[in-house]
Amino acid sequence: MPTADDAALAVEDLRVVLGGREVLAGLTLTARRGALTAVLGPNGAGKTTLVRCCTGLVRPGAGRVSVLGSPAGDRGTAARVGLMPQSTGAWSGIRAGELLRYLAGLHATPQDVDALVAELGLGPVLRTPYRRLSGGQQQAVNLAAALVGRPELVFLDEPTAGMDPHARRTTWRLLERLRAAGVTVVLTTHAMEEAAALADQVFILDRGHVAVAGTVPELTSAGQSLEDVFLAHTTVQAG
Ligand SMILES: Nc1ncnc2c1ncn2[C@@H]1O[C@H](COP(=O)(O)OP(=O)(O)OP(=O)(O)O)[C@@H](O)[C@H]1O
Repeated sequence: MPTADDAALAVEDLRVVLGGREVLAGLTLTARRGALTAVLGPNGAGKTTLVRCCTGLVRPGAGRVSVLGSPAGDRGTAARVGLMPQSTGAWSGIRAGELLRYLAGLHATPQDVDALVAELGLGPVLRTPYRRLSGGQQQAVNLAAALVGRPELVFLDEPTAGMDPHARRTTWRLLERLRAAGVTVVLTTHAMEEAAALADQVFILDRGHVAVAGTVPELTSAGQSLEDVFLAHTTVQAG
């Protein structure tokens, strides 16, 4: 496990109750600076709730979250942190290009929007209102929106869900570029091959806590696939 010094994210004994149910049940994990950390887990295991706690959108009942050395949601740190939510209906009528230029304008040293648009293949849909984009195109815009402010740490909640294999590979290359640039990436995914291909460290959640963690070679050292490890350590969540 990383030490406090090289952790961009440190989550300790996090507990969250929503709707009378314990959704996070003593979750502890760390994400090393400059590394790509994958958070896996069955539907309802608490991945999105974890991301929402880390970005200050959900206040935990107990536990501690340190993001770039500050408490989650700290306003002084917010501009250094990016978030790609699982879905957003918030943009609705705004055109993709307008949205990205608007978001870029909120940051002191944004990424070049044209370069980001070209990298993600968004050129042809820049004038399309967000709600008219396909699911995969919306994902790509959400990803660009999370990155345009040059975050040091970015949370990506199922970034490739709904993307076709071309778009997914494009996203993987982008994530590799981010890591090469020293950006800390925390991503949730249901795609085992994605975690296996990209992750420096994997945390598999079950019922609101970490069931097992390690590097992919560590987790699969007995010759099983990452999916086998996932199935062995997790349970079907009751609805
Ligand atoms: N506001 C809320 N009120 C009540 N229950 C909630 C609320 N938000 C989330 N939950 C519940 O918390 C649990 C964890 O949800 P969460 O979205 O964190 O899971 P997840 O691991 O991201 O799942 P998925 O893989 O399906 O996206 C689920 O059972 C969900 O129904």
